[in-house]
Amino acid sequence: MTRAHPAGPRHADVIPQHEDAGGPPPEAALDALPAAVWPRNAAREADGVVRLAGVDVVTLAREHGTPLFVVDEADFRSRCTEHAAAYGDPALVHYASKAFLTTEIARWVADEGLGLDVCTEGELRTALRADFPPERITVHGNNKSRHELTAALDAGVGAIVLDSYVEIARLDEIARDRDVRAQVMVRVTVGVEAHTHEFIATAHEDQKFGFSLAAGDAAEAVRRVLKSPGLHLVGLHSHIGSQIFDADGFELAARRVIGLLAEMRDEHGSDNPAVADALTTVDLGGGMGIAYTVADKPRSPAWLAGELRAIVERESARVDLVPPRIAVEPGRAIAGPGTVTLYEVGTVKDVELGGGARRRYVSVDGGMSDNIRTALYDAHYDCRLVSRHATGAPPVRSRVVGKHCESGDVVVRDCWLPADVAPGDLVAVAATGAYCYAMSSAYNKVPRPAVVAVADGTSRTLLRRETLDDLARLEVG
Ligand SMILES: Cc1ncc(COP(=O)(O)O)c(C=O)c1O
Ligand SMILES: N[C@@H](CCCC[NH3+])C(=O)O
Repeated sequence: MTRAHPAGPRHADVIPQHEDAGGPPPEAALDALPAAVWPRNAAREADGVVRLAGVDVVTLAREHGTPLFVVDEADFRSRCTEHAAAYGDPALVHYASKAFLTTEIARWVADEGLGLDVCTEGELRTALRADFPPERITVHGNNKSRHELTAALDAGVGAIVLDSYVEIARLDEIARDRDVRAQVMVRVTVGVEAHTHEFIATAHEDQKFGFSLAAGDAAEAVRRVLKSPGLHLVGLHSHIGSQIFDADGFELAARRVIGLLAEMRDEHGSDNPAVADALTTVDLGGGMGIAYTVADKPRSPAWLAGELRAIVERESARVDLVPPRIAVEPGRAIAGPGTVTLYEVGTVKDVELGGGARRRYVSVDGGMSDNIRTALYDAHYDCRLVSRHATGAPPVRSRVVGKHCESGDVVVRDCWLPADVAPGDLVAVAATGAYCYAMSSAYNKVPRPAVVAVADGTSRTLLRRETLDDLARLEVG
């Protein structure tokens, strides 16, 4: 996490360098909250206690308990408006609700005028419970059931993104039965190797999503859609993966999708009304990276939008097309940076590694049940002591671990914490708004944390803490 300050102090407990290690930071740096990583309204006050949108973490922990997800509402909303401004129209930005969704979050997204991407009935129902305008909802998924497709049609969603030949036939039949025409997009696998973890790359050939462009499946899917009376094609879709920093992958995807649009026009005729609507919009999906640590250098939404516009215009000119509008589906880039997870330290243990080396394990009251990303993707995070100043104790490289019966239950593999971190201290892990609560579990029957929103000096609960009774309620007999 915090990159090294080579001249920093040393301490007997500081383990020797390993893997991506740098030396310890200066003691003063332990108190810092790097702006690129922490919520926009996070600040450490003179008393050493961190405030999130004006609410101090000690009060948050007392009132709501720990572990606790704390969402900076203004941060979340500001990222919605930045994306909307970058793409010129909020309706072209569909928040990917899989990153994190509650009814209240859906209301924020609706207020900001954005669209919403859902990929299950559960996400759809949450959006509808928030009265999210259905025409601004796009439905994804590689295995949508008849029930889910029917629910989406009945809700009047804006578009359903088709992912297989089976689904084309399935949706056509359902739509014709109901005497409606479903607005659809075709998800194109553009064959791009996104520079990200292999589990979250989605546009290379050998994976489950979409229709392959190279194999001709995408063009065939378009043919089948155009022949289906229950379907109306409104665009092509590509999503190359997640946590991506450079524009290269998006550019290649845009180029290939525009190429397919031109082929569609040539094969089916641009004056063909069945094709015309599909030529107006390309959806380039989500995947915009965020800073989990100061080593990550994400670009702004405005920068990426500018790059994408330039490439879409250039490629469209090359094939003599009117440049389509660009829609995007950021999840992490909207929800991720504004949330922290607050934990209470339970135990501190130094482990001999041999050769004089030791590793400090700081155990907190959550773990892989509220953040599986470290175990799953080897994700890195920034963790800080937040309930007090680091009072001159030297930095110790620490591993923050959870309370689960699993040695891979690591929340933060390496971070610098003051040597005197002790049971009862509060630590917080930044940038946990996306894919942490959303992928949480009740492993070891550890109830899921509460989620609170903070704004203007007050907090309110978005999701209450799960209880042991909640966990028991599925038991039969
Ligand atoms: C189709 C689709 N759109 C959007 C997203 C959101 O991705 P991210 O949260 O990386 O922006 C995903 C997830 O990777 C996705 O599968
Ligand atoms: N869950 C992944 C991202 C996958 C996004 C869904 N297509 C993560 O935490 O990074």
